[in-house]
Amino acid sequence: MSEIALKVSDLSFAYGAKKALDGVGLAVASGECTILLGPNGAGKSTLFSLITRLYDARQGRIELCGFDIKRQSLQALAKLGVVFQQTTLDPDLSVSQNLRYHAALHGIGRKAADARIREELERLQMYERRGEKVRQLNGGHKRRVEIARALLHKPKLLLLDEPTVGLDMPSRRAIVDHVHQLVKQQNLAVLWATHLIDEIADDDSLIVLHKGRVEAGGKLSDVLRDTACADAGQVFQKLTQDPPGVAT
Ligand SMILES: Nc1ncnc2c1ncn2[C@@H]1O[C@H](COP(=O)(O)OP(=O)(O)OP(=O)(O)O)[C@@H](O)[C@H]1O
Repeated sequence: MSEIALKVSDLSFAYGAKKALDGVGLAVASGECTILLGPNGAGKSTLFSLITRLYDARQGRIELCGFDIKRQSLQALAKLGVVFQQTTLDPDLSVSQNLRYHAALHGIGRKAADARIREELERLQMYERRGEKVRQLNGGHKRRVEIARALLHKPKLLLLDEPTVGLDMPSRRAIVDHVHQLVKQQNLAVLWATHLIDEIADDDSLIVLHKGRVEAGGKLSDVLRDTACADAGQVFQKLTQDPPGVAT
């Protein structure tokens, strides 16, 4: 049985009177890419903000590799790598400087950090670009650096919040392929928020979030069977009644 990297139970959250998440329960296993599919306003970013502890939920529980994020925050957050929707790299620093800064925040010494930086950048074909200022990189290359940064401290769970938004098709494909390779090679657990159905691979797991509720969850093949749908686009349409997102 695969290890559960993220377990969310009965999680609810509201912005004032506006309910954003309503009794959400889900699990993300190691060695699996779990796609969190939901239309605008479904609650994807709110869920990520709670997992990363940007906000605190009054109701519900979040565990990372068995550590409760409220009571065992340090151990839990050490297991987590995050790529936010908006870039958080410093454009005036080089690729290496950005990554070293992040490694230092995680208490990784300079020598070990440089070895990890090399390993992750080489995996993404970005090592040759390490001396360049981030502002000189295109959107796809910035995203690669952010993924490398999120992996420096060897997390067990990688959260990706719509990481391909605004990228051209080849850059999107490269990121989708790279993340799927990481899942297989590193036994990483990935939770990938998107509204683009063509980012889902056949052996991914799927969670459909709509209006703050989980409408379906499980291996894609099981969700297709349970919903009597032919593909993820149909599932999305059936469960959210909105037209599915299409690649641009
Ligand atoms: N800061 C806020 N204050 C009030 N309401 C908010 C706030 N942030 C989000 N919401 C509301 O909470 C609900 C969930 O929003 P959220 O941003 O989590 O959805 P999302 O699935 O990430 O959407 P998108 O794909 O557009 O980013 C929406 O109804 C949204 O309008």
